[in-house]
Amino acid sequence: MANAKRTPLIAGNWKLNNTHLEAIRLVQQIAFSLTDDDFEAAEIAVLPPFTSLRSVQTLVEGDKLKIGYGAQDISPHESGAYTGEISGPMLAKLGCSYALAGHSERREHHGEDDATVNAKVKAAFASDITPILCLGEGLDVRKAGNQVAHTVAQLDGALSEVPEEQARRLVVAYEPVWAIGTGEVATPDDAQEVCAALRERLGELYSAETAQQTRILYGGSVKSDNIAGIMAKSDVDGALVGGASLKADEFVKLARFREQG
Ligand SMILES: O=C(CO)COP(=O)(O)O
Repeated sequence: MANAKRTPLIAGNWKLNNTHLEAIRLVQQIAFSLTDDDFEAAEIAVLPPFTSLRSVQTLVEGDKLKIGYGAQDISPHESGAYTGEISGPMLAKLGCSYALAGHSERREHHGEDDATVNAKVKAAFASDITPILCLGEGLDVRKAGNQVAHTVAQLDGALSEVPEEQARRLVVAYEPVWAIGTGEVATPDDAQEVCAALRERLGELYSAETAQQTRILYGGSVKSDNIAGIMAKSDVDGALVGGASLKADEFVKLARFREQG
């Protein structure tokens, strides 16, 4: 079982889905279905598109919902002539607890390299937002057996010059690219291998204490019928869920991973 000292985090990355009206409905369905016990057992969060964040904030604050929320991206810049960007201070004002940094779809479609991801991680910390740092290898790297070296190098790049007092609040998400949206989930052992290696590296970069308290999530085709096996692994502390987070019933089942499997 995942380490009892680390509160599991189940986060739904909605990607490019849902208008703000649809977001209101989905967040209400999820939050009203979950019980206080569910929220004690795990932290549960949604990551809607930017356009829904204000609506989600209003719901969460107005109805005192226990669901967390955050953004799918964050600008490395604080303000200025950066058309289309959304900054850390803007997200902080919207009450965001989290921002994804370095999702593989951003790396692939928007040319984000480790230096950009590093700047985004720093921007999140500067605004007191917890970055969920996404890492993971493509199919060619996996076939060559280089998944550990690849993801550890991504971790090193993303955390360059990030001090330990900030790194202590980091969340890491191991998302093998070949498992994202493909229905091809990594085996629990595959997930454990890389998550354990990432934790070991955090210990080398910082300290054993920081490594032990950092939450490392798995993402890639997580569903209610495969989450229990993945969560049973000692270095997996939660899930970053794409497609299965868009249906309230399924996401609620995922949040209750202890009852699945
Ligand atoms: O990219 C993901 C979450 O960030 C995973 O997406 P899927 O769960 O749809 O495979």
